[in-house]
Amino acid sequence: MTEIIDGNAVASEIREELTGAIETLADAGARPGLATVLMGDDPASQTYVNMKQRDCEEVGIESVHVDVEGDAPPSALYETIGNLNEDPAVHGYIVQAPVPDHVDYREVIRRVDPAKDVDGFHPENVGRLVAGDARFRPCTPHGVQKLLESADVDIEGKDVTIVGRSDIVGKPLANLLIQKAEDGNATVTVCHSRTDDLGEKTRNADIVVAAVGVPELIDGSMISEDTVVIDVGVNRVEADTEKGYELVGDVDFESTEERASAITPVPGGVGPMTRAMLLYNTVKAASLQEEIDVSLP
Ligand SMILES: Nc1nc(=O)c2c([nH]1)NC[C@@H]1CN(c3ccc(C(=O)N[C@@H](CCC(=O)O)C(=O)O)cc3)C=[N+]21
Repeated sequence: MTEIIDGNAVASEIREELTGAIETLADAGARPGLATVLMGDDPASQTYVNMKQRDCEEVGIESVHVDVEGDAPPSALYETIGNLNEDPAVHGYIVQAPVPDHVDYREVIRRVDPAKDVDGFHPENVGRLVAGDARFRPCTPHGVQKLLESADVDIEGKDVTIVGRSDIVGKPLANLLIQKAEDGNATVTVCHSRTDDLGEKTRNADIVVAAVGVPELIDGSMISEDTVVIDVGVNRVEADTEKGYELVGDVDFESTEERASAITPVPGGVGPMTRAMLLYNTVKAASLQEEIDVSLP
């Protein structure tokens, strides 16, 4: 029987485990605060912001949202960033990607105080992660690690094929999984659009992580029996539904499910974990800034 890994359930457990740490901080007068910044009106980002607001309410994190007009100059966004860096009630914040074309996202990230960079995208935090001394693990890679752990998948010595080399998922996840650590010690292959024989790399893996943002790129013919498949893709494809779209992963679930030993669904797999690990990083940021020790899940 193929195990369907329930990301909603694992995320909910993590949120529950975080509430203790949040109360400890709040009792000391330091309730954790998370801000989100959205420049423009990317609809996927808008949904994500709304869901995060609800997550924060559930666990007792103070949440703030700042909208910046899509046609404003970059300086308008920089001003918001400067204000958040100075605001002691905001322990962490994220600037939603993508930003409009006339804004350079790299420059945006460089301006975020690394101590408040709960996405883990600032060069200082990227460097620390690669050096094996992560402060904030990027939320999606961290969520993938927690999902593997929850399904009792020991990755030590295993062949993991990651499909996708993004700065947000593929690259940091590869770095985490090869680290000399209890949740590392894997042998990792990173594939991308120029990989010669993708199917060969995925068929040779014990664990496949699909993170390319191409709907249903990976199908059952590319997966060997008893492989663990983690689907990071959350693609909106046009469909005859109330919303006009449906969510589809990077994995063709039907053909893959038959062969995999365990698989994450979309929705309800990695997506909720990304949000849970953002809360985790916010609590960690508050704990570091307020110099109050808490235990984290
Ligand atoms: N600076 C920045 N950091 C991000 O982490 C970031 C970003 N920008 N821009 C947008 C993407 C997208 N993203 C998602 C996170 C969770 C779900 C999620 O929870 N999805 C649910 C359902 C979603 C639904 O129902 O629409 C699921 O998969 O079950 C989706 C998408 C984070 N992103």
